[in-house]
Amino acid sequence: MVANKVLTLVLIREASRVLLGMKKRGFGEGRWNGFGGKVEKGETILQGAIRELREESGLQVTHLDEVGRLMFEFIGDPQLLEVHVFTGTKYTGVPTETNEMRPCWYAVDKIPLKEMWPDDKYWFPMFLKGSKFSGYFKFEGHNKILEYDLKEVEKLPE
Ligand SMILES: COc1nc(N)nc2c1ncn2[C@H]1C[C@H](O)[C@@H](COP(=O)(O)OP(=O)(O)OP(=O)(O)O)O1
Ligand SMILES: [Mg+2]
Ligand SMILES: [Mg+2]
Repeated sequence: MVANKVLTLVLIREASRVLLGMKKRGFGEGRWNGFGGKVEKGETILQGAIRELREESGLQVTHLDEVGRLMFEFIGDPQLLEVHVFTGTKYTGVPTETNEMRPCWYAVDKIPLKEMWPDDKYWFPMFLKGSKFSGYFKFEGHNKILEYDLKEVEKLPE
């Protein structure tokens, strides 16, 4: 059995807009997404989320709430991606372009779903209305979802 690859995804939220970043390199290149990446040895998942947000957007936060847990399977790859989705509203700093991401605020009614990962159109509405969610998506390649299961939850699994 292969251990899951644990990743974070951070969405900074204000009342009427969300900060997204255009991924400039690597996994998901060319798509708008939240900020995040691999959790490193010796850090908690929350610490990883805070670090990735700082490295990729220049924003500093002391607190984030975990709002989503998403499992991704890619046909042919035995390793599942376990993505912990966080949100926060309080930050310091100014969104700044980095080697990995070009940040841009999007109005909540203008989220560029067609230029995001295909799973986002299912769970982003749950995120925007403030629900917690848990889901599984099976991908063929990076553009086609073969099956999925997604639900709103009161509490995320431990
Ligand atoms: C497959 O569906 C996905 N949808 C969404 N919305 N986000 C996803 C999906 N799969 C992965 N992600 C997120 C999780 C992470 O935030 C990134 C991937 O991590 P990344 O490649 O950016 O990892 P880093 O540690 O930042 O990379 P470096 O080693 O280059 O720093 O995508
Ligand atoms: Mg990243
Ligand atoms: Mg990173």
